[in-house]
Amino acid sequence: MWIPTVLIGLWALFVWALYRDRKRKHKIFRKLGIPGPEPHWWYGNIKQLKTKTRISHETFQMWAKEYGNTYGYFEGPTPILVSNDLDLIKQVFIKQFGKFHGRKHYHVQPDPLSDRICSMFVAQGQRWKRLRTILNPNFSSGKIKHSTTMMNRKAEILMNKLKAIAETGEPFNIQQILQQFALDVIGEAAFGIEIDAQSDAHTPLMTLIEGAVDQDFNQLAVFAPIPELRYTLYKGILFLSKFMSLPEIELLAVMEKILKMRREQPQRNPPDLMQLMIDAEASDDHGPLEIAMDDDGDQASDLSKESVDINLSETERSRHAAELAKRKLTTEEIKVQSLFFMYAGFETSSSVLTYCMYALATNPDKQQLLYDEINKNIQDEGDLTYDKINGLLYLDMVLRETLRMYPLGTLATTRRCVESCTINGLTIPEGMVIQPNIWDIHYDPNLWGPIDSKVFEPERFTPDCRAKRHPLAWIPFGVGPRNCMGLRFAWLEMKIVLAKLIKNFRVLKCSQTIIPLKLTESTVIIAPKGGLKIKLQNRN
Ligand code: HEM
Repeated sequence: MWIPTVLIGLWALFVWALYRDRKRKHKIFRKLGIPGPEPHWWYGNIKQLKTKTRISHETFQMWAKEYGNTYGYFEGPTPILVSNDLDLIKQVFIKQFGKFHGRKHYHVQPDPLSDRICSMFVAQGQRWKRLRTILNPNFSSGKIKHSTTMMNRKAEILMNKLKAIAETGEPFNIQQILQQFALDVIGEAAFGIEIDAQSDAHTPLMTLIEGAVDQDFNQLAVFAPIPELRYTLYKGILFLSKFMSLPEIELLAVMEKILKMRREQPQRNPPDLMQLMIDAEASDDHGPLEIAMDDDGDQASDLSKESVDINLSETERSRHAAELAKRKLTTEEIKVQSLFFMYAGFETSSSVLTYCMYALATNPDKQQLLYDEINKNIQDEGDLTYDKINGLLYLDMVLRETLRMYPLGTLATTRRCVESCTINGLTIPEGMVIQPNIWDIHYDPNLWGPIDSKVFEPERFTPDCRAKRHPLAWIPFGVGPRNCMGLRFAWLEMKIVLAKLIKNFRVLKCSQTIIPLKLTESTVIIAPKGGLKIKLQNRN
């Protein structure tokens, strides 16, 4: 009899201690004088973040209306500071990056400091810097320029496919077709393989990656209240994956096969990402990093080389001393980075192009302006060289405006404080996450007026207008040394497709086009819900 009594007593004591701990942690924003929604002792505010009628960027906007430009909420016990304040964002993401080099932790994930299986996206500190230093060279303008021919070739296949569809006159889901194209492009650019999803939509790799991105990771939010277990839970899932089939694990096995094949045929040696990873040797881990930026140098203006170096504490430095010695990437590391690139290449550019199709179909006057520019400058499509593409100003403006209105990767743009500090009088303790309210910033009438910021207006991005605006007013690729590494690659890919598509077709809305677009949120991407149904009309 006494054993159950003792057990119940211990359990009650444990729950009480946990309750006290969570309540204490939830006091942090009040102590700092920062407003925000009242947290539940166990879940924090995670249940309010996504509801049947709202996804998180809408909640962030709703809370901004209620609590102002900077407010705090909790995911379980974890404090998240959401802010529209561009100066605060600049301090966190750029000036004091050394104290904010981690991202927000996911509810279940590998240890960003020590787990061998850890992508650059999740990694932190020297581990992240080492990976980024090794992989950065593959995303320089020089390297990306070499992909122009391959992207043109794949885009030509896409155009032929679209011509056949346009001839039927039927509405179709363009997102799916763009995803197949994007997978073919990343397959060749990153791994030197012909996936050919454009010819066979059911090719095994396409099926696997679709399965992987369709998974509902939102259910993992039930673990938000117990962040102490996130690494253990991750290890548990990895262990269980040995007994069941998970698309990520199967994809990792595919990556391993490709890697093995490449190591067995060193003479092939194509100049792609995988080769870079195989040959990789980080030359100087202490050196400052080059920040990925578009060719106009956006985001660069305000940065000095010194400001992007990581200033790790002594304890962290010694913890990472071993990391520095490892200059070569391990097989595990190559597999995991490859998987991340496959995801990034598949989902992001295809979703942005889908948004762009929606914007152009619903704004035919802007589509006409774009067509006029392309038609004037590009006589035949073999003419789409890297320099020609980059000379198309309106094309650039259309894509920028699309990404202003649909900044799909904003949930990835977070930083985790790794060393307490004070910014503009605000004390930020270690462990607090900073989440810029990017969707709200991108629609702020003070930054984007006088024309209504809900209107698709590429003219907001004339060189004159851009020069007058705050450099951080437009941040769909994130900010600072940890911004999107693939942005130049994605930019070129999207421009080539858009130029060819508009040169050949009129993009039309139809009765099946859902206006306004409905959006859905995966772990990191906000995408059009159910894709986008439109019609195409051959211009010839
Ligand atoms: C239009 C397409 C894309 C958009 C809008 C986009 C957006 C983003 C955003 C918002 C982040 C977080 C940045 C931050 O935290 O400051 C990110 C990170 C990243 N992206 Fe992209 N991305 C795109 C395409 C790609 C592609 C095609 C690749 C690679 C093939 C790629 C590779 C990466 C990597 C490696 C990171 C992590 C960087 C790090 O942690 O150091 N992205 N991306």
